[in-house]
Amino acid sequence: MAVYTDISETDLAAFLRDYDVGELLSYKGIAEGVENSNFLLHASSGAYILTLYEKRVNPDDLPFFLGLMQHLSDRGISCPLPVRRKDGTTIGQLAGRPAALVTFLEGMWMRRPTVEHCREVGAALAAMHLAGSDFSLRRANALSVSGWRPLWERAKPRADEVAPGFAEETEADLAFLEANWPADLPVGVIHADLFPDNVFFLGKRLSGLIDFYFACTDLLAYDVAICLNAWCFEKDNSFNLTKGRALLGGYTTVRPLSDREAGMLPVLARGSALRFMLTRLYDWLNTPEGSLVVKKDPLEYLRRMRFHRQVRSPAEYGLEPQGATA
Ligand SMILES: Nc1ncnc2c1ncn2[C@@H]1O[C@H](COP(=O)(O)OP(=O)(O)O)[C@@H](O)[C@H]1O
Ligand SMILES: N[C@@H](CCOP(=O)(O)O)C(=O)O
Repeated sequence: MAVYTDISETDLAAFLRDYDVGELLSYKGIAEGVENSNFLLHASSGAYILTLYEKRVNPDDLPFFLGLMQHLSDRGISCPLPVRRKDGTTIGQLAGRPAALVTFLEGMWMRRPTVEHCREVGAALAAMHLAGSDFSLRRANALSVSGWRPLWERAKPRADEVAPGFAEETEADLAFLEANWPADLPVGVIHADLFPDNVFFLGKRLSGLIDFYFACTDLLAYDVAICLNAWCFEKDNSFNLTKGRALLGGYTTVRPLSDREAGMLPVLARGSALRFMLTRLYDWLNTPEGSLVVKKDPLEYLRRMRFHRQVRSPAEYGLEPQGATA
């Protein structure tokens, strides 16, 4: 689920009076998602998504997230567009939470992405990176290498409850990543959570990207590594080289990777697997029994980490020679 905060029709109608969206026709909570409360809302002017930002979102970050969606949309990236209030701002208050209205994006996410979907998402990620290059706001990535150890220290004492040897294995990966994380790769705006549930398709064609609430300023190639993890592994945890080739092919057609970025892919992919393993592990151990959130399995990402540990070259992810420069 993701409706943590309930709203009354009266409060919603009052909230909407600050917008030029017409009359409220209907609204209902959306079960998907894990971070914020989302509602699908129909007004006489069209369909919208209303988001109430919950406690993991820092209100100070909202101008970055909403400004980024506006910026990307202005540059032709299909993503939700924040709706301006009558006073020109995009952030309001509803039920005691910061809240925003964004445009509704048509399409649905792919439960079983194909090779073609992987190619499309690679190209869309690269287009987003290029479109973000002149975005003026910055946001540090709290979930990059320096943020992993504090998260790990909180989960480590109970990690072996999930699988024997989990703590020792993760400790070794974390130490390796802290010692080998690159600092010299191209930086820009990254989505940082471009999983299949955040990419919509209409038929075979990608119709848009959503959920920019982990977006930040970080290594562009790290975003590619996140997508390799999220899109190119099968249910049995095997890496699908054909999907990897398609995703990387789609990406590099739009934005070639430098030799250095390509060479660091195994480290970046291992780090990205650790990052999602850590947040999943933390949630696994701390989400109260009986809550309506679908917990995600940290072991899936432990298995990906094991895979990346033995990768020696970007060709093992399907990267074709690109004639790249350093
Ligand atoms: N702009 C949008 N257009 C259409 N559906 C959306 C839009 N934004 C969110 N949704 C729907 O809401 C769900 C949860 O949104 P998401 O941003 O992923 O939430 P969370 O940040 O809580 O994970 C999505 O899976 C999708 O069904
Ligand atoms: N993609 C993350 C969890 C964040 O979920 P989202 O619904 O906000 O995309 C994971 O799979 O661990």
